[in-house]
Amino acid sequence: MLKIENLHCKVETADGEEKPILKGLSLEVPAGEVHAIMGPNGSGKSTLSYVLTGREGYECTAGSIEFQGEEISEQAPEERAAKGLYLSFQYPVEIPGVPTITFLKEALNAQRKARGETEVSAPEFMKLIREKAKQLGVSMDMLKRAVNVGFSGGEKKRMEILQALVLEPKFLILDETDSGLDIDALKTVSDGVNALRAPDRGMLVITHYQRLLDHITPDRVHVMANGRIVKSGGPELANELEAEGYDKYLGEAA
Ligand SMILES: Nc1ncnc2c1ncn2[C@@H]1O[C@H](COP(=O)(O)OP(=O)(O)OP(=O)(O)O)[C@@H](O)[C@H]1O
Repeated sequence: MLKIENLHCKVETADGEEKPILKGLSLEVPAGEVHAIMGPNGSGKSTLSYVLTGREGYECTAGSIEFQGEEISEQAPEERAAKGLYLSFQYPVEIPGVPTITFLKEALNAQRKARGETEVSAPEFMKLIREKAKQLGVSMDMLKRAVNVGFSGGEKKRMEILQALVLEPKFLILDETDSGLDIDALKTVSDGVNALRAPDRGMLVITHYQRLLDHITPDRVHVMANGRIVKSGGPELANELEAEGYDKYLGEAA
């Protein structure tokens, strides 16, 4: 479903220099599978998620990103989103003045429109949002508040998962979804993610913490170091990393 081959990408720094970050990264996530990426600070995990969604400021100089059999590395972010690629941010943005419920409806309709589908009606949307919000324990009062404004870290993350439940993307990239979550919220978010598991959907979970992977059991775990995947294994690899750290993989990455 997602196939990345020998990807080399650089970022333009604030002082106008070009800094290579991804250095020959290869990774394949088949439909129906959940893969986790772990790795030390600064190894390029967030950069990978930005590059996948086509964020401005990142340039790939070699390699390919195939999504559902199509090369997407030259496509605009909104084109990738319309094709079903969804990124949950490490630091979600605030949108003052826009109620969350309005934002979710507009986001859903924008994607439907881009796919040539009819817009969802107000009653249909209310039915959908009630069902999904209930599933995640989000109150309707919360949905009337401006997007992420004054939300706690855990509430922001919950909203990101709610957005995914509403948009039903084909592929989800979750960047450090456990940051700022207390144990109950972690479980709720993991339940939401598990509810999104489907035979025709893939997921990439970027995380520092093994505890998130206790709730979302990944099919594969990859270690990223110095802009590349240096080790891949089954879910047991996450436990090994938790116990032993990344040291033994850093030499291989240099
Ligand atoms: N715009 C930028 N300008 C300069 N350096 C950058 C820029 N973006 C990323 N980097 C550098 O690229 C490296 C990879 O960053 P990235 O955020 O992808 O790592 P990460 O693995 O997600 O780290 P963490 O685990 O700390 O979140 C870091 O050294 C970072 O400082």
